[in-house]
Amino acid sequence: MAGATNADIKRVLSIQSHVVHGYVGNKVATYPLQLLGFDVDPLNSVQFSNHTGYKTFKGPVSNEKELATIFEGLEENELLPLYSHLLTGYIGNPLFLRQVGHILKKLRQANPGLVYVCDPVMGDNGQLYVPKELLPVYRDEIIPLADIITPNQFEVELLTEKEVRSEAAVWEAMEWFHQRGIKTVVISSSDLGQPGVLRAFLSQQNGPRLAIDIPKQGGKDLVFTGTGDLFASLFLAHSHGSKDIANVFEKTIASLQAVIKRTVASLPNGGNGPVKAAERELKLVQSKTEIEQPQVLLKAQRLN
Ligand SMILES: Nc1ncnc2c1ncn2[C@@H]1O[C@H](COP(=O)(O)OP(=O)(O)O)[C@@H](O)[C@H]1O
Ligand SMILES: Cc1ncc(COP(=O)(O)O)c(CN)c1O
Repeated sequence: MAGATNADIKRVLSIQSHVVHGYVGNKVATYPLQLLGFDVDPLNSVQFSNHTGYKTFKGPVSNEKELATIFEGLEENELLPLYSHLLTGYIGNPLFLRQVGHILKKLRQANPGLVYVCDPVMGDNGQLYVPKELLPVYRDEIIPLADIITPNQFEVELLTEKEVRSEAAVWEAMEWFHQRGIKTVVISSSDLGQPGVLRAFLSQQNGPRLAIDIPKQGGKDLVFTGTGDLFASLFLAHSHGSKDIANVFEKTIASLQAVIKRTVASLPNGGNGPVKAAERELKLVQSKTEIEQPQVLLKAQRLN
């Protein structure tokens, strides 16, 4: 099976959460990747009833032995050369995360061109939603193996152990990641104090520094869940085989904005006032056209 190049193959091993109800993790990543032409092999790190933000959530967290066993099955059937990408998101157990490092090494042996997209999902807005023991494993073992990472502002602060509250601090943090060998770093959203605006940043090692200003949709207290996971899957899909990283960034944000717009439009009072977690689930399936053909309205600014 050797000899296939990454231009020929489009198959993602996607290690993320599964929720029975709602759209995060593999539930939000699979459909867009498939619409954009990828075969997706979802490997579930947890199986929960639902994501955070509801009254409760229940379900099992997979352990490293279960992961090793499933991967052994793929390996023994000689399936590893079929993967062009590894995508990881929500992982709820530090030993499981460490096992992901072993898996990645085997995938790269089978396909040296494999691209690893790592979304180091740990928390948001100052709140951790995974055990704190994941942080050193991401920082010291997993992040240095990634080709593309898509942390949010809080995750950047955790990993670099520095506050990121200004644009200068953003670029310093980007350099921290580049020094660890990561070629492409995307901060999917940040709040640098400009009211009503989220700013997303992208930095490529020896390449462009880009930013996109995103007008915040919905009421001031409205938050969406799964948008970070959707971001990582769209970015993976658009970056495959593209040399125009600004366009990859723009298309990713364009589809996200369309999904969020449809979600906000479905809310009582346009999302001003109280909204239940089930009401703000992303209108993903309904946004097929905007995922397949993103209309770029927000352009990337080049900053170097
Ligand atoms: N309120 C919002 N208004 C507009 N876009 C949003 C909003 N929330 C999230 N997004 C979009 O979702 C992307 C991911 O952002 P976010 O959900 O903050 O990431 P994470 O889940 O990793 O914290 C952003 O790049 C942006 O395009
Ligand atoms: C099970 C699960 N998976 C993934 C996520 C990540 O969601 P987001 O894309 O908004 O970071 C969450 C949010 N806490 C979650 O609860």
